[in-house]
Amino acid sequence: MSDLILFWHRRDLRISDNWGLAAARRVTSQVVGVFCLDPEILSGDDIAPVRVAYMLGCLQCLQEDYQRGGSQLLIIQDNPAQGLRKLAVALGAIAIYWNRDVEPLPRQRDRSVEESLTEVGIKVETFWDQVLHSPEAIFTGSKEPYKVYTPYWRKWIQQPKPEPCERLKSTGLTEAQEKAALEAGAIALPTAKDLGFIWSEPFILEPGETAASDRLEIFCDRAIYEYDEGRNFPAIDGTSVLSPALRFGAIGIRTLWQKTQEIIALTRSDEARHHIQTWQQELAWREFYQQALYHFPALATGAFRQPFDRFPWSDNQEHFQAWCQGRTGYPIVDAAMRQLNQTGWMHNRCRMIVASFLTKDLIINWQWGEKYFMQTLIDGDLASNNGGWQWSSSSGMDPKPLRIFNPASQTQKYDPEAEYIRQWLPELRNLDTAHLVTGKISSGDRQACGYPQPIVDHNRQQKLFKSIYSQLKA
Ligand SMILES: Cc1cc2nc3c(=O)[nH]c(=O)nc-3n(C[C@H](O)[C@H](O)[C@H](O)COP(=O)(O)OP(=O)(O)OC[C@H]3O[C@@H](n4cnc5c(N)ncnc54)[C@H](O)[C@@H]3O)c2cc1C
Repeated sequence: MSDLILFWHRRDLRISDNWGLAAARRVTSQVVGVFCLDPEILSGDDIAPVRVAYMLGCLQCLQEDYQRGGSQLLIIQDNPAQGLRKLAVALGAIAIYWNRDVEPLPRQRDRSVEESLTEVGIKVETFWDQVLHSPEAIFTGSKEPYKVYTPYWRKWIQQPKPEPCERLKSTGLTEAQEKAALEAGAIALPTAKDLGFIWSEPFILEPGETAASDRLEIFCDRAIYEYDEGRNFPAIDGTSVLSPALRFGAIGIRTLWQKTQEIIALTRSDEARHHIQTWQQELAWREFYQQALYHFPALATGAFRQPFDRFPWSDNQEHFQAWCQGRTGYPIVDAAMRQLNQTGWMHNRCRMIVASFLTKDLIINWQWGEKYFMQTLIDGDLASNNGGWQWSSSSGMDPKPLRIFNPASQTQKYDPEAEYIRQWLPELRNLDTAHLVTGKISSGDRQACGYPQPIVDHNRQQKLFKSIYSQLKA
C-alpha cells in the first residue's frame, strides 16, 4: 500500500521554506509535486505573457530541484478538480496538500477541488505559507480586520515571526506509478509558445529559487542600507526587484524575514536599522493588501469606497491608448509605461505616478489601469495591484485619500537629472535636463523628436477631478 502524498504547487514554486511541502514530508517520505496548468486561468483576459514565461521558468527550475532530490514534479493541464482527482486516484495517493490563497476565485476553486477529492476518500490538508501572518491571525482589538495600514503594521511587527522550514528530500514515483501518471494526464512542461504566449525579452529577475536567493543576497549586501531614500529614485537600483519571486513563491517569505533580522543583528548603526525596517514595512504592505482581499473579496471587482462605483469616469479610448503606449506627452509617465511594456516591470514610484495620471489627469477608471497592469506585469498580483490602484485612485482604504501627483514635481524630486527619462525615451535623449524634468518642452522640439504634445493640461484636469470628487463625497 502506497503512502504517497501529492503536493499541489500554486504560488509557491520552490522546495525550500515551503510550509505545506515540509508538512507533507513529515508525514511520509514519498512526496511528489504537481502543478496544474488551468485552461480557464490561461485563457483569461488578465494574463501577461511575461508572467507566464517567468512562471514556466520557475517550474522548470522546480522540476530540476525535485529530480535532484530524488522525486518528481508532475505537470497536468486540466481543470484542477478533475485533473488532480484523476491523478491522485491513478497513483493511489493518500492525500493532497497545498498552501492557501487569499484571492476569491482560487478560494472557490480550492473548495471544489477539496470536495472532489474527499468524495473519493483522498485527504486534503492546507496551510498558510505565502505570508508571515495569515489573514486569520491579525485583527483589531474589536476582532475586525484592519482597514488602515499603520495600525496593522504596529500589530504585525509585534507578532513573533516563524522560522524558515526545513528542506527535506523525498522519494518519488515507482515505475508503475510513473506509467499511471502519464495515463492520468501528466505531460512534459510546455513552453510559453506552446501555450500561445510570446515573451522574448530578458527577465528583470531570472526565474527560480537560486536566482531569487542570489538577488536577496545582492540587495542585502548594499542597497537595503540606503533603501528609505534609494527606493524613490527609479534611475538607480534602489529596490530588491524580488516582486516576481514573491508573486510566484520562488523565495519563502520566512527566508526573507530571517535575512533582514540577521543583518539587523549585525549592524550597530541606527540609520542602517531604519533602512532595513523600511523594507520590512514593504513586506507588511504586501500582507496588508492580502488580508484586505481575503476579508473583503468584493475589492476584486469594485471600489472599497462605494460612492466611487458611480464616479463619472471618462471613456476616452484615445487617451487610454496614449497612456498604455507611453505617448501622453508627459515624459515621466511615458518613460514609466515604456519600461513596463519593454520589461514587464515598473518601479514603484512610477507605478504611483502613472496610476495618478490615469485616474486624476485623464480621469479614466482605475479598473482599466488595474487590468492593463495585470496584462503586462511580471509580478501582477491581484491583492497588491488592486491595493495600489485603489490607493492611487482615492477609492481605497486610505485615511488621506485625495492624493494627486504632479508629474513635473515628481520628476524634479525623483529623477532630477532625467536619467530615467532618457533611458526609456531615447528620442528625448539630447534635450536639456531642465526641459525634461519640468516637462516644458517646446512644440518645435517635440515635433523634431517625434514626441507628442501633452494630451491634457495637468492643472486643468486636477481641478476638474477635485470638483467631481467633492460632489461625490457630498
Ligand atoms: C498602482 C500600483 C500597482 C501595483 N501592482 C503590483 C503588483 O501587481 N504586484 C506587486 O507585487 N506589487 C505591486 N505594486 C506594489 C509595488 O509597486 C511593487 O511591489 C514593487 O515595485 C516591486 O518592486 P521590488 O520588488 O523592487 O520592491 P521592494 O521595494 O524591494 O519591496 C519588497 C517587496 O515588498 C512588497 N511591496 C513593496 N511595495 C509594496 C506595495 N506598495 N504594496 C504591496 N507590496 C509591496 C513587494 O512584494 C516587493 O517585492 C503596485 C503598486 C502600485 C502603486
